[in-house]
Amino acid sequence: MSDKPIIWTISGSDCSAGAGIAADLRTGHSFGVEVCTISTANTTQNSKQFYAVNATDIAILEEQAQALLEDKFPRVIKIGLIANDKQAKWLYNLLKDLKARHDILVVYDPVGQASVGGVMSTANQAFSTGFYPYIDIITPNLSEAQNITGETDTTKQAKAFKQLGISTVIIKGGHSDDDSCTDICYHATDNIGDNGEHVYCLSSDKINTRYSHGGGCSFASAVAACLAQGYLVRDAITLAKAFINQGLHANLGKMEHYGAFEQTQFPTNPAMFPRVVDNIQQRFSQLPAFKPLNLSPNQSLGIYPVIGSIEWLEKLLPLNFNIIQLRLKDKSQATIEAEIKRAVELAKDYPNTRLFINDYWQLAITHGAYGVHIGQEDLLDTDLAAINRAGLRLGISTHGCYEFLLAQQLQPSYLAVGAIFPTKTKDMTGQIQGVQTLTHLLSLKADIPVVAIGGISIERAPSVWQTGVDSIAVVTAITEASDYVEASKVLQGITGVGE
Ligand SMILES: Cc1ncc(COP(=O)(O)OP(=O)(O)O)c(N)n1
Ligand SMILES: Cc1nc(C(=O)O)sc1CCOP(=O)(O)O
Repeated sequence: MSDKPIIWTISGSDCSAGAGIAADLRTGHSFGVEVCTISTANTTQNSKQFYAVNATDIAILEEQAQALLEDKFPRVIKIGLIANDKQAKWLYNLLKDLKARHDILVVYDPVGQASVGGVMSTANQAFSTGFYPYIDIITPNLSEAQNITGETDTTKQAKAFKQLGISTVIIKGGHSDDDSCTDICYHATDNIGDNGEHVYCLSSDKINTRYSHGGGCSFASAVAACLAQGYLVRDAITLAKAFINQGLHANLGKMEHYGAFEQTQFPTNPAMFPRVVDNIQQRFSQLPAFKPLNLSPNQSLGIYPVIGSIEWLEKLLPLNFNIIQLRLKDKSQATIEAEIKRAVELAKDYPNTRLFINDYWQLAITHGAYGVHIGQEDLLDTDLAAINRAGLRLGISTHGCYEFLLAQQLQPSYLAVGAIFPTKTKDMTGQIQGVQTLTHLLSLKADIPVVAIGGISIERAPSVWQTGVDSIAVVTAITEASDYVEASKVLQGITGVGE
């Protein structure tokens, strides 16, 4: 049996194979998941016209579901066409039962009308909403959101969906007349990975092509596949958007014919990824780039010790590191200020070691540190303009492609990616990237050094360094080593920097 994650698609079959189950299968395979199908209808359509929906009997839907439950249990269910009220009721019962007993995510792409015209579902909207409380993510376009909620304003539409119990609402802007295509994302709760309310837009230039039949189904199944692969919701949505851009771009300029959306491979081309617009990006979008790390050509940062006291700083400064971070936790304000001041003084004797201060950006400015390191959750409370004006370098933590793209737009001096492995230094539950995602993020990087952090031991460091990352940040690999000097030398030997 395959060890790939399984998703189900409960959707209609399109005989022209552009949309519905055919699109879901191709998309799922592009993202490395197994896709099982429960076919709600045999639809008759082509690129010019929609002819007929032949809805599947409830008994057959139930047979398919029971067969799959026996040995193809899903991590995520993607729902598309629900052809009538009977099917909506059957779906309500299925989801109610499954969600009561299992941790399954449900993504729903409402399908009411065919793009070529023609009603696909006779399900009464008020009745269909019965199964909405079991949906985690809904992906309507603007007009679908309007038809379902009766609201024209996207914030009100999102609120209406949230009131029905859906935690994440993505209103797709692909059908708008603008030059850009902006999807608005509302994360309403923290039950699927993100913390609290988070509203953001993913925006891309419009791609000129009519090969988009099945694009909506493909977006939702890409989100489902990414969730099944363990990505956070915001990363799943970002990857799905890049996948759609990539597929549209494959048929750029083809305007004569309404063609099938082309499912290509897992997206790695940075040009296909959207711009992230949220309140952090809006607040700081006008800032000039932060100063670079003044490395000479071909010089790498190498090992980056992150340490929690002046004592550790005194021990490590003589060991020839290009960069060190003072990360003070659980200390009084007076101690913190005294230690930052002292750290900056000590570092003056080691001009090749760049001293970064974690979190305390005002004190870093006041005492003239080389740079500051800021976590994503602290970005909104940090005056990045003040850091920029003061000429301090800036490092930003990122966890996944959404945060990576967002932070990269701020043009910091370096980006950190974590946690690469589970770590006992900090709770990073749900945010473990692995070497594969690190490699993927490196393919999206602009000309900004990338630091890997989290659970990197001497044994794991070679596989991380082989990704081509510019630096490896470590806490316990040095501070808990039986011989920190020896551990530092071994780590430096792995990177070939500072030996
Ligand atoms: C190089 C590097 N990367 C990530 C972090 C984590 O910073 P942050 O998100 O601010 O979390 P805390 O360090 O405050 O726990 C870091 N310090 N250094
Ligand atoms: C401080 C920190 N930040 C992380 C992030 O992913 O942002 S992981 C991490 C802990 C790093 O410690 P160790 O090397 O002992 O695993």
